[in-house]
Amino acid sequence: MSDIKQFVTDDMVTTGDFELEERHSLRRVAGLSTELTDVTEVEYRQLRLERVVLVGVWTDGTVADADNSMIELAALAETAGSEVLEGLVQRRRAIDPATFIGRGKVDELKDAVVNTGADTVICDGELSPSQLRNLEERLNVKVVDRTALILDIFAQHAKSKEGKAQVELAQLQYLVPRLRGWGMTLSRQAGGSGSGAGGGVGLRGPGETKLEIDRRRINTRIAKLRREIKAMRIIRDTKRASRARNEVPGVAIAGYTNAGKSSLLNRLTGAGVLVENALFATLDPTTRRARAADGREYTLSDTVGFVRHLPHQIVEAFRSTLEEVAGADLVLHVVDGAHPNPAEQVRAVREVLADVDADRVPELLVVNKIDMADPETLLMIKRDWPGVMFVSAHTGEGIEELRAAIEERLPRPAIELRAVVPYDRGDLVDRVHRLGEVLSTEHGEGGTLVHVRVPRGLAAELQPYVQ
Ligand SMILES: Nc1nc2c(ncn2[C@@H]2O[C@H](COP(=O)(O)OP(=O)(O)OP(=O)(O)O)[C@@H](O)[C@H]2O)c(=O)[nH]1
Ligand SMILES: [Mg+2]
Repeated sequence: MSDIKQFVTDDMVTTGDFELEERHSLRRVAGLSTELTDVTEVEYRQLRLERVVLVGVWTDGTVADADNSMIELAALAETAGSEVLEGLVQRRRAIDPATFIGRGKVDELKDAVVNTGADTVICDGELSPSQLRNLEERLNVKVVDRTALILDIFAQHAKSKEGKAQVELAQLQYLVPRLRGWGMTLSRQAGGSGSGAGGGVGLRGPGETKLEIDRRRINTRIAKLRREIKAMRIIRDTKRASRARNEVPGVAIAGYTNAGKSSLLNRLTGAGVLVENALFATLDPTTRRARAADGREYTLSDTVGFVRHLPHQIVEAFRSTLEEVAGADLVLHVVDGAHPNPAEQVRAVREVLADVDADRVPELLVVNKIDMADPETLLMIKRDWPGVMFVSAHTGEGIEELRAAIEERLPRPAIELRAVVPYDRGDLVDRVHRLGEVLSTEHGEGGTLVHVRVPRGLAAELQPYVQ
């Protein structure tokens, strides 16, 4: 069977550990050269977020919502390898079109930057190129938005060729409209060398020529990445088609980032997938084989985590990965029960699922981390979402029930038949057990008498022996 290749066995346990170790050893490499040689590879990829101040604008919702949003931004910043020094939120009716936070507040923000010695400000939102530029000019440090931060984490975590290409595509798409701002900022940070005095007006002329070149180069690169991703997608579709031909049911694990999807996959299949208390630890989908109590095979796939306002560049670039979920027979939607607002996470996940047409796949909602969840939150969940399952990937509580619930929801093989399989066709009996539902077997004179439900392909092979 050609799809076996993508199932990895026990030695993944060590790979997972190794990956974790490697990732930690890679983080926080300070003081790398900032010599800029290639806009696409260097300028953008190494954001070098080190010591940061976070800033948000609270326009609607409760205080708790505003706090959660900043806590999430801090977690994102830390995942990207930076040290969070301070977080400021401004209550305001709307975002300031020029400076994101109110113009008057920029000075206060600047004080915070100076007092803490921060080198970067991260804004909780997606800023326009001019907002970023205006803030940078007034604060004199690098200003980054939430989208760029998420893109940076993705860039650090992408492992596979496809994942890397997808991230780079997303980054470049984000970069194109901001090219001008970035160029100015970086040249200013590098001491203004090369690009005229103080940026601004001085950048016209030669600056713009370089900009045109950069833009052209980036667009060429974008086109190339699109082609590559398309080609890789064909390979993936072929694999998926072969899985569909073999009629092995597929279960996709989806959910908010850090909900415990990889932990659950490990718990359910004994696979050693990378687990980390970091956001977007998993970018490359992994598929593992599992076996139901009745011996039937199915697959479980781990996928990239979702987040509120997942940047649209990411959704676009990762569309082919996310669409895997749409091709599944069941979506295991994992929710972090220990999060202060699981409902909002569920909403954010369903939004992305709908965006990639995966909302038509039956969903099994699973609340994880019940070992550390607040009992009151759990009660509320039980009331609001009937039929939800409660588990802990850590303690193993509820896992057997979950396994049974998954197996119950697997599509049943299409064809019911009785056949006498000759004893020299042990291979066929074996496949009947793996792919079909065995209702009864009996050893008869001419062979094994089986009463089964099997997928169409297998039914055709059994045809000669049907009674
Ligand atoms: N207390 C507790 N912690 C858990 C449980 N399941 C997972 N975790 C922790 O939650 C963190 C995230 O787990 P992962 O399995 O990496 O989560 P994920 O959903 O795959 O995350 P991403 O791949 O980053 O989207 C890790 O620190 C886990 O140890 C659980 O049942 N209880
Ligand atoms: Mg994961």
